[in-house]
Amino acid sequence: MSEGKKLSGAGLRGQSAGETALSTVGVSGSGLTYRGYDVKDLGENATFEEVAYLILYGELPTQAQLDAYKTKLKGLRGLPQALKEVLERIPADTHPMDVMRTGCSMLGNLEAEHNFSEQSEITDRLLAAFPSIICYWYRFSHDGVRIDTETDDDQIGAHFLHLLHGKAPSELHAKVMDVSLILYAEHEFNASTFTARVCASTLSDMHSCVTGAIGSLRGPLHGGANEAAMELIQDMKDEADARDILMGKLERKDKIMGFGHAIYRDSDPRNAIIKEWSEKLAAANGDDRLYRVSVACEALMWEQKKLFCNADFFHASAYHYMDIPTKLFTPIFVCSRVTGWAAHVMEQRSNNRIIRPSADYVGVAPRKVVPIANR
Ligand SMILES: CC(=O)SCCNC(=O)CCNC(=O)[C@H](O)C(C)(C)COP(=O)(O)OP(=O)(O)OC[C@H]1O[C@@H](n2cnc3c(N)ncnc32)[C@H](O)[C@@H]1OP(=O)(O)O
Ligand SMILES: O=C([O-])CC(=O)C(=O)O
Repeated sequence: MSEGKKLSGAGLRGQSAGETALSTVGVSGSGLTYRGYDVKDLGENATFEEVAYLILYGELPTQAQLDAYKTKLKGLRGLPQALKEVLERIPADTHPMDVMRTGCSMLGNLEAEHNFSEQSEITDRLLAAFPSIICYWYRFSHDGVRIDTETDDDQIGAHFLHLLHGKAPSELHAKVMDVSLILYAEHEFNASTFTARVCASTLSDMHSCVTGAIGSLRGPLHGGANEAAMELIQDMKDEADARDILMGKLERKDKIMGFGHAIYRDSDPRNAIIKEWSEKLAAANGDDRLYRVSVACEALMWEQKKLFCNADFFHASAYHYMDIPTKLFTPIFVCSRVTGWAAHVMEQRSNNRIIRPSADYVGVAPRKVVPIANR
């Protein structure tokens, strides 16, 4: 790994805002580790449920622990009737991240965290329920069907695809979803996680912390970039067209979504992994246009700006090849990152001081109120 970027202070860049034992970004290994394990190693040798267990409970599970954890999560996929009724009232043209936010908040009304001793139970429930929440709303609002969210799929990724498409996914699609969830699970003090920690530092409840984090993840500078990347590449006809479109955008000084990173300097280790899976999906799909234009974008951005693809860019083509509607891309990120958010909330709670930085005042000098009649 190269050394971290030299960063100026805006956006709190380069300043340590606390300690964590959960992950390192841009420090060792390929550049991303979860509790000491390289994300590449985890992507090749573990499943998302094992990684979620690692992040939330501190160690990789034994086979018996994993079996029990998966059985538990499977048993938590059903949604309360009151939540289904709320989801049914949300219009089809709502952004799905708003559905996630409302779904999380509503679950907090129905199954509130009364005491921090319930934090792990609440987390496992959210982890199991998020795919059900988004797919129940999507299928009701778009297809008019009330789906049964309690599938027997062994893994969360396959369960999501099953609910979305009404049939069990192929082995390849189930595998790619699983790897994707591993890649998105945790990332130190990113904006949404920091939101969750700030909320936790007031001793607020888990649902509030996660609801706030969803709001932060929604923006195109953070999780929303995978959707924005899809919008960028979807109409590119071929490599030459990709270059022309991007050159035009660079000349207009547009931001190119899916490129650059606040911490990584010359690559995001998650990119190589999801890129490889996107290539495999393209081959299986028989139409590699989206993969090829994505590769052309990657080359041009490096050549012109020394900017590299972050985790989001090749996720766009990968998700598209699995027939996932673009507007559901960022909610999948939530289904994974809830593990990191919750682990950070627990870590914050275990050694808490309210997060309250100072500001440099740049407003007008002290002055007197002029009575309203004289203004
Ligand atoms: C999972 C995730 O959340 S990963 C991030 C997803 N977000 C995106 O893909 C959105 C596009 N990328 C960006 O907006 C930025 O790269 C961010 C938000 C990720 C990081 O922001 P910063 O830390 O401020 O970026 P950084 O300091 O590297 O910027 C350096 C310069 O490169 C430019 N730059 C950075 N990324 C891009 C980009 N994607 N397109 C065009 N220019 C860019 C910046 O505007 C800046 O130029 P300036 O000095 O003339 O203002
Ligand atoms: O770390 C960041 O700033 C954004 C990011 O890549 C993530 O949250 O996965």
